[in-house]
Amino acid sequence: MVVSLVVTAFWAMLPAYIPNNAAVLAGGGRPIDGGRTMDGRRILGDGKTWRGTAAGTIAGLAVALALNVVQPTVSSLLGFSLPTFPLAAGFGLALGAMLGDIGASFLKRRTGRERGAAFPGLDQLDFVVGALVLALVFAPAWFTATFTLPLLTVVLVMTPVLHVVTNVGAYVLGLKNEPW
Ligand SMILES: CC(C)=CCC/C(C)=C/CC/C(C)=C/CC/C(C)=C/COC[C@@H](COP(=O)(O)O)OC/C=C(\C)CC/C=C(\C)CC/C=C(\C)CCC=C(C)C
Ligand SMILES: Nc1ccn([C@@H]2O[C@H](COP(=O)(O)OP(=O)(O)OP(=O)(O)O)[C@@H](O)[C@H]2O)c(=O)n1
Ligand SMILES: [Mg+2]
Repeated sequence: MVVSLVVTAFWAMLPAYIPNNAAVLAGGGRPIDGGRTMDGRRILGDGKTWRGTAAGTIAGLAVALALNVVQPTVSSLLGFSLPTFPLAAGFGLALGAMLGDIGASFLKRRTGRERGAAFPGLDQLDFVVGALVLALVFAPAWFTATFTLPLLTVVLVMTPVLHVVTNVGAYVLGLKNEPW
């Protein structure tokens, strides 16, 4: 029961987990805020780029579509049914993850944090909140059928742990400048 809940939570959130990874790997170039400032500080900063956002959204959506293809096989191997992703749900999770991260940068700049500064708690959950909200807006019936209260609880507990482990791994491998 617990194992199937954890596996289902990871599976259902993969289209939201991959976008930030892809943005780190493929990002750079023109910043979304075009260098503009607000209250003397950058609106978002150089860490939020058009290329990273587009790459992240496309990667998350591609993962959702790929999971749909392997879902029957993986479900039968595991012995329980994993969710599939309608296009609107996959797109909502992927774009929402990117928008959540962008929203966090907006808040970081408004609270005087420079690019790359840590904001514990926000850093770990910004993309989750963005992904879940946009999936709810884009695919409400799918969202309520998939994200039961126990599943949402597992997602909210598990994701910060995965985020810390993934970021430390990316830092050690030289893919990120900070381990958060
Ligand atoms: C398909 C693409 C583009 C990349 C896949 C690379 C890969 C195997 C990544 C791990 C995937 C994964 C499902 C992680 C889940 C956890 C999670 C919550 C991810 C959120 O992403 C954080 C991201 C940036 O965050 P930020 O914008 O908020 O700062 O982290 C950076 C990640 C990368 C640069 C990707 C490459 C990272 C690695 C190769 C690190 C190695 C990872 C580990 C040793 C731990 C993975 C652990 C588990 C349990 C999956
Ligand atoms: N929408 C995005 C998100 C991330 N990135 C790339 O991924 C890196 C790491 O992402 P993140 O940690 O989210 O950004 P930071 O540089 O730490 O900036 P901030 O303080 O605003 O989070 C960024 O520097 C940038 O190169 C990007 O290009 N576009
Ligand atoms: Mg950062």
